[in-house]
Amino acid sequence: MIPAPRPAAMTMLDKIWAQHSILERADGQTLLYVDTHLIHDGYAPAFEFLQARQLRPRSPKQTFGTPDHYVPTDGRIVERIASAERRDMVQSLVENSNDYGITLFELADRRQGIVHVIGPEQGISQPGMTIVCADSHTSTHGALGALAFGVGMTQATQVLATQTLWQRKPKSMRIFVEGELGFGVTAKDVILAIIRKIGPAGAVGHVIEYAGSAIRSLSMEGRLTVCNMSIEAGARAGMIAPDETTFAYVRGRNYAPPEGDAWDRAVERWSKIASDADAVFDREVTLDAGDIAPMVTWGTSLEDVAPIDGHVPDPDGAATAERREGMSKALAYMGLSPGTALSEIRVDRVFIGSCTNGRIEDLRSAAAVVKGRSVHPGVEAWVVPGSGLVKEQAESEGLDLIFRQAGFQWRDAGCSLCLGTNGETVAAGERCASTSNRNFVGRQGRGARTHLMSPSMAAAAAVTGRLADVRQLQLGE
Ligand SMILES: CC(C)[C@H](C(=O)O)[C@@H](O)C(=O)O
Ligand code: SF4
Repeated sequence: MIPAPRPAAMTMLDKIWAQHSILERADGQTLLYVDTHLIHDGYAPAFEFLQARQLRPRSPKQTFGTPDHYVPTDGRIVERIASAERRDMVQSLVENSNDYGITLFELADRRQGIVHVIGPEQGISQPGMTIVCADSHTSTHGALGALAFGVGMTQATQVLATQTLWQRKPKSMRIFVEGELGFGVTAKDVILAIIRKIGPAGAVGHVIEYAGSAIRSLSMEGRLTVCNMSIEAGARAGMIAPDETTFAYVRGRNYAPPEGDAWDRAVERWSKIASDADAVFDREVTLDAGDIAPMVTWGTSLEDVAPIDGHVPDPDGAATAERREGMSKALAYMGLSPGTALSEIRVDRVFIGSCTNGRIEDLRSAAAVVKGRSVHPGVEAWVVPGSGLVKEQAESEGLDLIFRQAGFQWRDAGCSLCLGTNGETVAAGERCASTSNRNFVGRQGRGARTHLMSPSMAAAAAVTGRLADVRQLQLGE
């Protein structure tokens, strides 16, 4: 007898893609079904476009909104937003959500927060889903084992109107991080080390699946940090196979399947979406976890990243003329000279927050460093929790007191200094130790100088007034 042909091994991307593919066009584009559409206060143009065509959102029940980019972090009242444009952006989200029956976590709601923090927090983002949002850091939600990616505002409008999206299937790339992370090394350092290895365009056209023992041993929140920055490696999305850590995280959340049959069936389904053991990826890369040190960026691209015990590099040592020029420009903007020890760079500001590192574990790890210490004189340090619930949780643990007593500002949830579109910025020439995900020219304000790092490293910068190796503080040196 001829044995039945074995079905071809599939990656997690293949499986989620196949489950959501409605039809394929001759040019290779697939019409994908979108399970969940997350929206934020930048959606005014999408709603205007819909209205101009007399269309309505197709599936308001699968659409969830929260204002984050334009909200102040020192007050929760929309009417009091000083700038008319920002107020209008937030109002547009409120009015359109109300008109169409879209679930909205509005500014005064304790569940409000950065869209990529509240999706997982509410249990809205689940394994096996397709999740989109007109925001590049939608890759965050892939940490739950979802296919989650950012789209442009025109595509987001199509999703609002049809709950579907035309997409070309990306290539697959698997990144293994194997072994144990060293003392003081966090998920943020893992993703910075990955980008250092593959480059900021290293994953263009690919969906990254993170795998290996070091990834498996990360908490859900650490995984969210890693997947969040997939886009900074150029990837279309990042994902991690769902496992017990994932299920334990999702279980019991507001929008998670309810306990009992529904939950059991969901876990059974979710358990099948991991890549098959013999699945073939277009590319594979491996990192040794033990080689990763706490990282900081010194320039204006994610390429410009180094271990904290390193030095500002010399552009003369660059491999290409183009890189030399890029490095020289970055150093001029950052006000740094080659050869300076990274740990000698003084900072003016510290920002702990963002969709990369604004969750409770991030605040805990920063507070553990800050405890019993004070913000260095002359440094202005902020904590901006990723959501109202993160803020509440931190307060119930007394973390707010640790931060405040040390001299930090303890603020409300929003994107804030990550990007500054809410009017909160770093002044020109000022240097900021930041837990966010982009160090681009002008990212935190015109002329602002950003150094990216983990929450515990940012805490170390706050109390020492310079970029500092957090391991020395943790060891009590
Ligand atoms: C404003 C938004 C579209 C943007 C993004 O796409 O990522 C922002 O969130 C960012 O981080 O730069
Ligand atoms: S926190 Fe920063 S990266 Fe995240 S969505 Fe807001 S602006 Fe974008």
